[in-house]
Formats: sequence, structure tokens, C-alpha cells
Amino acid sequence: MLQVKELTYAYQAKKPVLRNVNFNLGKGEHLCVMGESGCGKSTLLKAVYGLLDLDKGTVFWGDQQVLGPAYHLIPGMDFFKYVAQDFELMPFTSVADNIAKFLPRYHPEKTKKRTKELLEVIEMTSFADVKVKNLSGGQQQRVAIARALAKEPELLLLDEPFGQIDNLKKNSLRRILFSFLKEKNISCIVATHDSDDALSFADKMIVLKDGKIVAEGTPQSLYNKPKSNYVGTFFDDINEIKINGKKVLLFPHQIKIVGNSALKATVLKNYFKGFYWLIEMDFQNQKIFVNSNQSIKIGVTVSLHVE
Ligand SMILES: Nc1ncnc2c1ncn2[C@@H]1O[C@H](COP(=O)(O)OP(=O)(O)OP(=O)(O)O)[C@@H](O)[C@H]1O
Repeated sequence: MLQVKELTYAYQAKKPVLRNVNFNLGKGEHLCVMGESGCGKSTLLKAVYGLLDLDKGTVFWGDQQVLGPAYHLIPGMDFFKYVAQDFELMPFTSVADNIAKFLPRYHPEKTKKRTKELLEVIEMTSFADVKVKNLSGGQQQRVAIARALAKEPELLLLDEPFGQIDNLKKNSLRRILFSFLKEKNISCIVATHDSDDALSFADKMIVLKDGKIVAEGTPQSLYNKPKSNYVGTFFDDINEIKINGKKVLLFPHQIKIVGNSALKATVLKNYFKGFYWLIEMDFQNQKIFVNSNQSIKIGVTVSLHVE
């Protein structure tokens, strides 16, 4: 449905921020775009939405080409919605009215019902009459998401959608929002640093580095076999180490502390992580991180087994 081909864009001449980006997304599919700060995630969302005039390449939704501001008085495709990092809400208007403003006015009963449904999606029913200016950053972010959903877009573009929302709310909002999108068959692209946005909720994932796709696949495939240290770091503290002369990438949970083995390491530090400890160790002059169900005295030598 969405076809992005050879997408190339530069804010300044000869300094492309996106370089030959290619990907497809089907109807109702969810894509997660990950990458370090400044790698071009927001720029990619803006380009797909139609806010930029591309230097090269095309974006198609079905057989309709997405064109930039040079071709539209009001840039941005009508049947897409884009939730930027700044939410562009109406501060002196209530939460409910901010959402309802984007619904057709000629069916007041329908508008009321839909506003109620969207308030439930963002878990803010009790805030319906509160003015947006009196909300926290995270609450405003949730209102911006509801507003984008008001007209049921065909493609929703979310830029760091849960960045300002606390963990408790974030987990529940993610579950509700992504199942709502699946139910309504709305395609979605999420730009994020947070692998939790990808692992349980995305059908596909791309990783950007310096404006180029450096890895793509299902979140499971990228997690199980990260192509590089860069890709692995979005999921966990990854160890890039040499064992018996061979370079390997291992997550902390893939290295086990065992009774005895030829692989020895010395404990440097312990970090409490809740239901486990992350242990920093020296392994043949390389710093590694290993999970353990208990803390270990600094200086102790342990034996390791690698999966
Ligand atoms: N309007 C602009 N004019 C010039 N350069 C820009 C503009 N917007 C972004 N850039 C530059 O383009 C690059 C990519 O920025 P972008 O916002 O797409 O990155 P990002 O991956 O979304 O970063 P973050 O995760 O920090 O939001 C950065 O180097 C940034 O400084």
C-alpha cells in the first residue's frame, strides 16, 4: 500500500539526511523506525506525510503519489495523520473539544460517541472537560494521538509517541492504541528509540543510521540476530567481544554464569535491575555485561558459558 522508493532528502545542499530509503508497508501493518538521535527518523515521517519536497525518489499510497509543499497549498496528505513531537493542540480548549474539532459537525450524536471512544483509547475520560493548557506534557501527547485518530486515517505517523508518558501509562496506552489500530486496519509508522514500541507491536522494523537503512526485518529477526552492535544496542546492552579469536555479539542474558568452564571473568560492578542484577565484568581485558539472579562480590572470578 505504502511504497517508498529511493527516498533522498537534504535540508542543506549536498548534505543528505535521508539517502535512498526503500520500504513497503501493507494496509493495517505497523512499522517501527529506530535509530540514534539525528539519524533522520522525524525527517522520514515528514517526507512520507508530504511535508518535504524530495530531492530524489517517490512515495506512493496505492496508486496515489505523495507530493510535497511545492504541489499543495496545505502540505500533508488528507488521509494520513502525523503526530509530531510538538503536539499543536488548542491550549485554551477542553480535551474533548480538541478531539471533536476533527470530527464532522453534522452528526452531533456520532461526534459525541466517537469522542468518548477516543477518550477511552487514550485513557483520559475523566479529563474530557479539562483545558489542554492545564495538562502535563504526557497528557497532551495522548490528546494529540486521539486527535490524529479522530478521522480514522489510513496511515498514522507517530513521532516518539510515548516519549513524555510515564512507564505505567505507556504500557497500557501502547496496548490499547495498537490494538485499536489493528482493529480499524489503520497502517502505522512509529519513530522511536524505545525497543518496547517495536518488540510487541510492530510487524516490521527498520533501523536507520546516518539516513540509510542499515537493518530491516521483523522485530524478532532483528533481535535474534542483530546485524551489528548498533542494531543490538536498541534492544539491550549488547556485548561485542572476541572469544577464541572470533568476534561475537551477545546480549547479557546469552552469557551464563556456570560452576566451571574455561571462560573466566572478574566481577567489576553490580547494577540492581529489579528481578535480576546486571554484572559488569572483565573478560580477557574486555568489558562485558552479564545477567545474574544475585549480586556477586567485586573481584570474584566466575566461569562463563556462552549460548
Ligand atoms: N529544519 C531543519 N533544517 C536543517 N537541518 C535539519 C532540520 N531538521 C532536522 N535537521 C537535521 O537533520 C538530521 C536528522 O534530523 P531528524 O530530526 O530527522 O532526526 P531524528 O532521528 O528524528 O532525531 P531525534 O531522535 O533526536 O528526534 C539532524 O542532523 C538534524 O540536525
